[in-house]
Amino acid sequence: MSELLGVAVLGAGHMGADHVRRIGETVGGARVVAVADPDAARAEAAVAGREGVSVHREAQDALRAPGVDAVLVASPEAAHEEALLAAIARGLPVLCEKPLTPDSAAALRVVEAEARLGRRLIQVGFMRRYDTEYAALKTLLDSGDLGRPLLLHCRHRNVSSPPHFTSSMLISSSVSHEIDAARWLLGQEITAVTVVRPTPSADAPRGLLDPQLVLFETSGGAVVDVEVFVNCGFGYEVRCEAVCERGSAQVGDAHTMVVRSPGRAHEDVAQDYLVRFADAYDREVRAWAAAARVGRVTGPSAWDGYAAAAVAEAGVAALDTGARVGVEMAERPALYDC
Ligand SMILES: NC(=O)c1ccc[n+]([C@@H]2O[C@H](COP(=O)([O-])OP(=O)(O)OC[C@H]3O[C@@H](n4cnc5c(N)ncnc54)[C@H](O)[C@@H]3O)[C@@H](O)[C@H]2O)c1
Ligand SMILES: O[C@H]1[C@H](O)[C@@H](O)[C@H](O)[C@@H](O)[C@H]1O
Repeated sequence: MSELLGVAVLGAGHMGADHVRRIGETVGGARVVAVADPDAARAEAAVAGREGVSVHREAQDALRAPGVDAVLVASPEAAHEEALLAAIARGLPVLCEKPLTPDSAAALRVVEAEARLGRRLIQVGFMRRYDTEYAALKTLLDSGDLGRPLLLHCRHRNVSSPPHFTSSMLISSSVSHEIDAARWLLGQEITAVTVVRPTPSADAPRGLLDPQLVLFETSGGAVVDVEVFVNCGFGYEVRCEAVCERGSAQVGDAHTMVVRSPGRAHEDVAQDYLVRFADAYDREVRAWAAAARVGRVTGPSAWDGYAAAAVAEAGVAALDTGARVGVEMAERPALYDC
């Protein structure tokens, strides 16, 4: 490895292009050396003005490019498994955007490949763990000062959903963040899921069940409710309130400047994740690159990605049937013991 970690970025869409910029401008110790996207114009646009980056249509070609020490997967979730297995075969550390894979069977194949290798290479892009507000909540809950967490009330609102979004993706893509955050904040597994479906918003694309209310039960007896509303029209809002035995704590407001003028008070509301979680993505990629340089993985693991996929799958079954669905998970390989 040269002085800088050479990163291949797979996928140069919203997230990939932003990560290329981030690695070039705000993450020390790393540089982008290759970008792959079947849409060559997107890849070229993402690397415009950056020296020494090779551009490829095929992800596999980018992985083989000179100077590649690590991989950042930002392609659509259906392409993740192939990229992850190829990276594992080459022994390359990976930061993979969430969700790890679209379904739990694929996620398990990735976990098993990593377990066979015998060392962890994969970090999943659950960036909430790097958000200062979420990190503070984790520290508070771990301290025990408020007693045992009883409930998490979560809200996850997007201004609008991408054209390819389906009703099940509200759970498998959007709520995957709350699944990981709840497991991490509580240190418990999610054991059952129920989904309540209000009459869809007239402003949601035809046929999309939006919003949804997703309820999780956990191994420690806590209950987590998630309002997910991906066509709310007014802002990108992500909140979490923990209600404990001796107090409560709420995060996620990420307040900007609050302006008071005669008769009113107002503040700007972030319109998308790239604004709301900008600092969290920076910290996430910086921490991943620093760990990758010394052969470590410190963030959410492939097992966390698998667990999120298993819970999401139960959630989609609950959405389809209206029933309470138990979460089934494979046995965790020893590689993922803390
Ligand atoms: N962490 C977050 O908050 C967050 C936010 C948005 C998206 N995401 C995740 O990031 C990933 C990408 O989402 P996006 O919004 O950037 O999508 P996007 O559609 O904007 O971009 C995806 C890009 O990947 C390219 N692509 C398709 N197949 C490919 C392949 N096999 N190899 C390489 N590139 C390929 C597409 O041409 C496109 O340019 C998804 O997994 C998504 O869930 C995460
Ligand atoms: O892929 C995106 C991303 O994960 C965002 O963080 C989330 O708010 C969206 O709902 C989802 O579609």
